[in-house]
Amino acid sequence: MQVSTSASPTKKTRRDIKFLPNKVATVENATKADKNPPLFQLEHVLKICSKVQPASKGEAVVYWMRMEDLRIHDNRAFSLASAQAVKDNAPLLVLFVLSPQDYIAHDRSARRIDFTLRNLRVMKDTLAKQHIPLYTITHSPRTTLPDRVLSVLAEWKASHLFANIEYEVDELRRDIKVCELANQSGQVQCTFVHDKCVINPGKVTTKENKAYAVYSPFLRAWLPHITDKPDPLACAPDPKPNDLSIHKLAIYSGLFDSSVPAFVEGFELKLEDAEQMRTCWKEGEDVAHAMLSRFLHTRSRASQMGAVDPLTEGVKEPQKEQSKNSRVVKYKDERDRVNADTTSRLSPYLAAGIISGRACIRATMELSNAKKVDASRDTGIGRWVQEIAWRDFYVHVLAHFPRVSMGRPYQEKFSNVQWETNEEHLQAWKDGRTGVPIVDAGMRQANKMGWMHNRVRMIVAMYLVKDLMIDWRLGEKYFMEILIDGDLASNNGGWQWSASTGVDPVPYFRIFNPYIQSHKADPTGEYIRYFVPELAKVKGKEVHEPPSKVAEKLGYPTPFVKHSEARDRAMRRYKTPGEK
Ligand SMILES: Cc1cc2nc3c(=O)[nH]c(=O)nc-3n(C[C@H](O)[C@H](O)[C@H](O)COP(=O)(O)OP(=O)(O)OC[C@H]3O[C@@H](n4cnc5c(N)ncnc54)[C@H](O)[C@@H]3O)c2cc1C
Repeated sequence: MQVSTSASPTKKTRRDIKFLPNKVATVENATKADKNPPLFQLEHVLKICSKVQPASKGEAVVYWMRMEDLRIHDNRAFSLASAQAVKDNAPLLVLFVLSPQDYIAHDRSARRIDFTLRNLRVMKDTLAKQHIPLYTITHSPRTTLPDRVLSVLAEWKASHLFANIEYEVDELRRDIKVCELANQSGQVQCTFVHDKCVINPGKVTTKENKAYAVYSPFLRAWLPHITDKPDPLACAPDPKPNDLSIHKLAIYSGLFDSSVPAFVEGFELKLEDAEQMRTCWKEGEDVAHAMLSRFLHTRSRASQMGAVDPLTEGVKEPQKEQSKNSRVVKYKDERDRVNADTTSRLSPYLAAGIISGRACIRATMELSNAKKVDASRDTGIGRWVQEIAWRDFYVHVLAHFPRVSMGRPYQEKFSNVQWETNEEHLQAWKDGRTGVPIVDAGMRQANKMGWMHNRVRMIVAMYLVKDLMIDWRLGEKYFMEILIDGDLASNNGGWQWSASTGVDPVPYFRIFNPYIQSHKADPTGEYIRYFVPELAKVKGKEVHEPPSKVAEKLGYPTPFVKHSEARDRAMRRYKTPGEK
């Protein structure tokens, strides 16, 4: 077992790691970053890199795998690295760098780190059979990470470094530094490519060559790019095995003997939690594809709604039923129903790059035997493809408006909204003890499973920000700390949407009534009863808003705020930011 128990007295938590990054940039720094986004700086440096001819013919080619591209198949940088290795007749090596300070800076959950390590282990074994070593290093401080990478490359006598681009500001700046150091050395050529999105950031722009800040026009402009040349949906060729002789080369043979660490200090999972994560979210590309197949071919089930292995039942169903009633076919009408597991649950796999967005879209085309991508509002497949486009949208937003990953609202006019600082309310929200059943069910689902249904994410986020009037950044941070699919772009996008501060957000005066939302999302109340066992025996509609006497009897809290009053307070504070 690769996990620690909670009882270990020597175990460090993330708080023991003495590193306190400044998470909220000044307006000036954020504006500066928006004016010259680091992605475009990196692309500029990469053009220079492409002209660098390494001084000597190197002896190896390195693919630097990151937390967002944990797969072997259909992986652009890995594929290009392999082609280079074949061309140079040199071994292909895989490097993975564990960077605890970056995990702190991004509030990475121990669950996501554990998931990363589990996936690395699977890949290490698979790659070893192809004589490709996967080697992990752990590095701190993060400021010297570029130097460390370059020194590893020098040790391995590598002439080429390949990687897929990560779009967070810190990561882009790190990559710029890596490229600059490589260029200075004249020993290594860097090739970093786009892989995360279906359509690469920078491609989908207005006629004036500006980025979209509203989803619908973004989608309209995104769709035609699918037919671009080269084909954005094309599957990248698998890496080719290394020659057996690699095992005879002293500097490389030892890499096969290394192992992926059991945990990263400060990010250890408690035994029970680790087991729960391994039940809900098994590792490996095969699992991701099985999850996709489950979504495309099987119907939704209340029995799969909770913290269970989603693959235990339902994958092998008769073909006929699959096409008529499968989750994807019903997605248009049922995706917001939280009581029957109606969605794909692929987000942990997409966030970690265990499956690509383009593979998902290819699969929908195969399913409907279509030559064109369906992204319409009128079909289940089309609606689902639109969600994949939302994922692209938020990455594009991050790339074009880096301020959003610097702790700033996209709409700076809301930076001065007055927040409550109420530790008790925040903690109750985190624990799922606000007294609002749908909010508590959602938070408990996330605490237990590391995942929450999208509709409930919107409800709990809106409740924290508009009803409890607590700064959205605290919610954003907590989500990152507990979710297994924590992804800066989508998480920030979701939070800024709910807080009405982002690109294309819900207007500040459209405040969800959590009780009405609850009836719509969980019409039978099964979801609430499953995740809030105190209410398991409450019959009928009362489960959505139990009368205080019932709640008291069941040991369930009563709400801190009255929704109508909280709503008025939020409207006031958003209307005149700065005032109470
Ligand atoms: C406040 C808030 C925080 C969120 N935080 C995250 C996060 O950290 N990581 C994350 O992956 N998603 C996040 N989302 C988006 C969304 O809730 C999840 O992607 C979705 O619930 C995952 O479930 P699924 O895989 O079954 O989705 P499906 O409905 O099957 O959708 C398929 C895929 O499309 C993408 N997708 C779906 N909805 C969205 C969306 N609204 N925005 C961006 N991409 C989307 C996801 O990659 C998802 O796996 C957040 C949403 C909100 C409102």
